[in-house]
Amino acid sequence: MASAQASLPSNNRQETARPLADFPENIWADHIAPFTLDKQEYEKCEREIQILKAEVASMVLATGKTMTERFDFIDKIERLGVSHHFDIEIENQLQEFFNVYANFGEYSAYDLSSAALQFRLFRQHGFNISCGIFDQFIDAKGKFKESLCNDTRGLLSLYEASHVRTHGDKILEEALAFTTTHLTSGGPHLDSTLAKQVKHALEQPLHEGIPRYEAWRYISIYEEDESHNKVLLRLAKLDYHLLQMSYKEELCEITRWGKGLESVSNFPYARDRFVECYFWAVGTLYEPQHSLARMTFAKVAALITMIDDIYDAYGTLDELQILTDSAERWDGSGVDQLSDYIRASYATLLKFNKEVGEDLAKKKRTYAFNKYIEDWKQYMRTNLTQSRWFLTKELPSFADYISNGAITIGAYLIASAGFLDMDSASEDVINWMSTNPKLMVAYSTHSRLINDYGGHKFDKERGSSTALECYMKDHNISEEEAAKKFREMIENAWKVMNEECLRPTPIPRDGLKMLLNIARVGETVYKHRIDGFTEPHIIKDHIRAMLVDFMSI
Ligand SMILES: CC(C)=CCC/C(C)=C/COP(=O)(O)OP(=O)(O)O
Repeated sequence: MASAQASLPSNNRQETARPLADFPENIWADHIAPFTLDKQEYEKCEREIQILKAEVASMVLATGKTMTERFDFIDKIERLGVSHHFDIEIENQLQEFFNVYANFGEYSAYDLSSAALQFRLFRQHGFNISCGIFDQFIDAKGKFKESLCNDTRGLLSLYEASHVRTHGDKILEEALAFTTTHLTSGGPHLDSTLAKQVKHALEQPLHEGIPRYEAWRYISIYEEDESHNKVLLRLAKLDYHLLQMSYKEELCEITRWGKGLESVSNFPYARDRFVECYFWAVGTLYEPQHSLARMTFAKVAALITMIDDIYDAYGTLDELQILTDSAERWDGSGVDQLSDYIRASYATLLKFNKEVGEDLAKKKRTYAFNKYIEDWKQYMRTNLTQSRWFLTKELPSFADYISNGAITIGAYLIASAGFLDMDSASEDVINWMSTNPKLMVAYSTHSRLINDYGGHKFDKERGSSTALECYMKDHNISEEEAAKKFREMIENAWKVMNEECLRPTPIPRDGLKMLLNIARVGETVYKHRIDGFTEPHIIKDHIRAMLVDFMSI
């Protein structure tokens, strides 16, 4: 971006001082090889998957297994990333098991590892099992029994379960602290596979990780386990490989589309992050049936980036006002005085959305499109407020910043975009979103907090006010203390999200999963206190594993 000033369009050269940012380059430019899907190979792979799938389905349903064995098998299926093939079987089994719990409430037969696994799986599927399942592991003082310290598998399972906690699950706060302490100190004495699992879990709890990436990791862990089920492992590897073929094809389509956008190909002001946007889309909607929704998600994320960078790193206040006013009318009028770049970007946005609108009208989903356009307007309106703070060097209160910032982060907008092409996103789902329910508030607040947790350094270096600074000023505390507080607020948002996903829920699980997955990608991108979207080497390995390097089969 060093040459940005020199390449300003003629009507802006010299006379306009712009808040340009020195964004790092696209790191994937020369590394995404053209990919043409080999239909024969794809179909061969698909045929074998069909056979393996039938075998695994019969294993899921096989009689004569204990409850513990059944939960264990469901967990393997989910961790290996093939649960989308067995949604109905898993739902039926969990429902059946939950009825047993609800009627008999008998937990005492399980060890810690099984009890915690059952708790986590139930909660992740929305069944509100009580924390009473852990009573048998608590001593008279209300603490986890010290005798559990040597049960590493149990501790690991309890640690993973503690991440599905809600605000009411006090014992799981205790569980998180207890397991973190003992897993951290016990690590060096473990056998290598278990040690690897513990180390990874401490860095990335399963519930908050990106499902596709976690599946990639778990496939190699499972392969190392001598007792692995060969059919299940083969299915997991083949399925991962097959989905990668589709992703590679889609990624080529996204980069081709990006190169064709006039605003992008002619003006280098915004971050070139088409690969990262597609990665976010796969992290959110990996399943084959969501291909269309995934592509729309990726394209809208790229457009959000383009518009975000106009507000944050290009426009003057006068220009942004004109742009925002025009967006309120959504007709492209009144923008003649804007720079070539803003006009070209805005035209790109309008053209893209016009096509989306026409397509959705044919599908009789205009209700979803209307909400999406309203979210674009709100997105641009709130970005103007944020830019005004930045350009006038005003530091708002944290409360003002966060209520505006939960919208400027694009969480509402990207959720609306994800729902455009998702069949289960009925009019009721869109209406539910419009009431700004607790789940949407927690999800968007999470997005803003984690983004600022990661982006603080980059933003501060370019003189932008940051959420951490707002918080530090309000509470008169240090950056480290504020960062700690942010992490706490992020965990609180997770607890609300977990609670709001418990049955009965107002929208189908597909939609809930999408929102949680967006949050999961956000964790990976920002949790190292670096903005991994702006500085994408942070998420390079994730992108390689999911999109670039084929799973060997
Ligand atoms: C999934 C989504 C919404 C992807 C869009 C791209 C993205 C991460 C924008 C945030 O940029 P930023 O960190 O510059 O945001 P802000 O300027 O609002 O802090």
